[in-house]
Amino acid sequence: QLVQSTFFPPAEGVMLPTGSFSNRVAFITGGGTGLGRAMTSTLSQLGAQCVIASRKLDVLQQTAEEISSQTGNKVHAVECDVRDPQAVARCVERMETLTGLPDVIINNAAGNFVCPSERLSPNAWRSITDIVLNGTAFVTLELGKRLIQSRKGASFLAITTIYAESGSGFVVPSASAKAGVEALYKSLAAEWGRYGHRFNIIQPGPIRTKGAFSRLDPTGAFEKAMISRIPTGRLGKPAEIANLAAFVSSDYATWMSGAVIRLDGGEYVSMAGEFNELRRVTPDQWKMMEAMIRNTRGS
Ligand SMILES: CCCCCCCCC/C=C\C=C\C(=O)SCCNC(=O)CCNC(=O)[C@H](O)C(C)(C)COP(=O)(O)OP(=O)(O)OC[C@H]1O[C@@H](n2cnc3c(N)ncnc32)[C@H](O)[C@@H]1OP(=O)(O)O
Ligand SMILES: NC(=O)C1=CN([C@@H]2O[C@H](COP(=O)(O)OP(=O)(O)OC[C@H]3O[C@@H](n4cnc5c(N)ncnc54)[C@H](OP(=O)(O)O)[C@@H]3O)[C@@H](O)[C@H]2O)C=CC1
Repeated sequence: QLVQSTFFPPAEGVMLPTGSFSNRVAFITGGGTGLGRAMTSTLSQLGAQCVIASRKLDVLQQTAEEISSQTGNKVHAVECDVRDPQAVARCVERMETLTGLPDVIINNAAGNFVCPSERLSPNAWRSITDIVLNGTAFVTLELGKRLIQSRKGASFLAITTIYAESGSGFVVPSASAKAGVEALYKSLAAEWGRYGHRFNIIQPGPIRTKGAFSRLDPTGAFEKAMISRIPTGRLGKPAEIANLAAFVSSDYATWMSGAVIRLDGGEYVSMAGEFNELRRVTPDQWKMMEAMIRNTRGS
């Protein structure tokens, strides 16, 4: 952590009023681990009945038991590989039996690893883009069609990343697929408002989770450099994303649709500005540079 992080301590308590999601059903892909788990925990504390889905049923079941024993609200675990549209349809059928169709859908499941693009096999490309782009599309279309048929409104949220906008070397399948997810959600925000559906996007900056850090910085060698470019001087916390996700999915945000919200401690703008490296210039060096600039005559 950098010294300025003391100005920006994370508030990790649940932000919305108790009961904000009473009588609501939330469906969270990848809800067994990391940020998905944090979002499930927050929504469950706020009164939602949650359904979490991913490939590893044992992980989901453990998370579901832990959260529901803390909150007293049901959390259902449903096995689902989002790359398989038939598995997604079966998962949604199971959810309809357990809870009925959801009011809140969070597309959070993802796959990623750092790799020079010249080392990527076709299957490596397919693996990431299938989870991130096709998986989000299969979940969104399956639920969207059923919600439209039932004339039920819903809030859809996709978790992308700050480099969905800029692109990034060494995570090219993820960057391409996340950019596709953003196009999907912005497009559906325009098309499906008439069915009562809102679509929003959160772009998190770096937040320590085992899933992300073990695949994106396996040796830990890049963490210090990464934190040094974050103006608020620290990583994000899962609870910070969870509070934002809860707000975006809540009745306090019914006028929000098609929004792309970056929550990254300022990392994106810090990397983007051409002159931002001048942060390193000392007051004495500024004195000298200013004198040089002022003494310049003509062009
Ligand atoms: C600069 C410092 C950075 C520090 C941290 C920064 C944090 C900021 C983060 C920003 C964005 C984060 C975005 C994220 O999405 S993080 C979430 C990450 N979580 C996960 O990835 C969880 C799920 N992942 C997985 O299950 C696997 O990793 C998976 C490979 C994506 C899928 O598993 P599976 O279906 O079992 O796939 P296979 O193992 O069969 O592999 C398919 C295919 O891919 C090739 N492959 C796998 N790993 C690598 C690798 N490391 N490098 C190159 N290729 C790889 C594998 O060989 C297969 O291809 P082939 O059949 O041709 O051999
Ligand atoms: N942590 C960070 O710094 C950042 C994370 N993000 C995004 O946040 C989200 C959560 O990431 P994070 O919590 O860090 O990482 P995790 O690895 O913990 O989360 C990824 C989840 O996706 C699930 N998943 C992977 N493949 C599939 C599949 N084929 N079908 C269903 N579920 C699948 C995994 O469960 P299982 O293995 O059981 O299938 C896992 O629970 C992702 O969208 C990621 O891109 C974005 C920017 C920064």
